[in-house]
Amino acid sequence: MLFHVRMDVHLPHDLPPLDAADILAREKAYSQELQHSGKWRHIWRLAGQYANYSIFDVRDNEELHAILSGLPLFKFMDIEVTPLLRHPSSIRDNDT
Ligand SMILES: O=C(O)CC1=CCC(=O)O1
Repeated sequence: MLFHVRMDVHLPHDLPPLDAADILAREKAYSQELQHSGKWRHIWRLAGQYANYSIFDVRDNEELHAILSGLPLFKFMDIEVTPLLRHPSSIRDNDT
């Protein structure tokens, strides 16, 4: 199943810089491992915002929830999830 996910990051201003660096490094490693696995298909930065649009390709809602709640930045994020399905007019075969 494909999901469009918007993540808005709100790091607390009083987070010590070393803690912030550690959590961001863990977030990057977690995300890149999932990208290599094919479950996190795309990630884009939203210009001018500390936010991203991502596409996940996972088995079901439960797997998506497990992945998102495992994000090191999870407690500092607002996350919006939209399930996707193939559009009947799509000319692409790999939209599922
Ligand atoms: O910077 C972000 O948008 C938050 C994030 C998610 C995965 C990652 O590496 O950073």
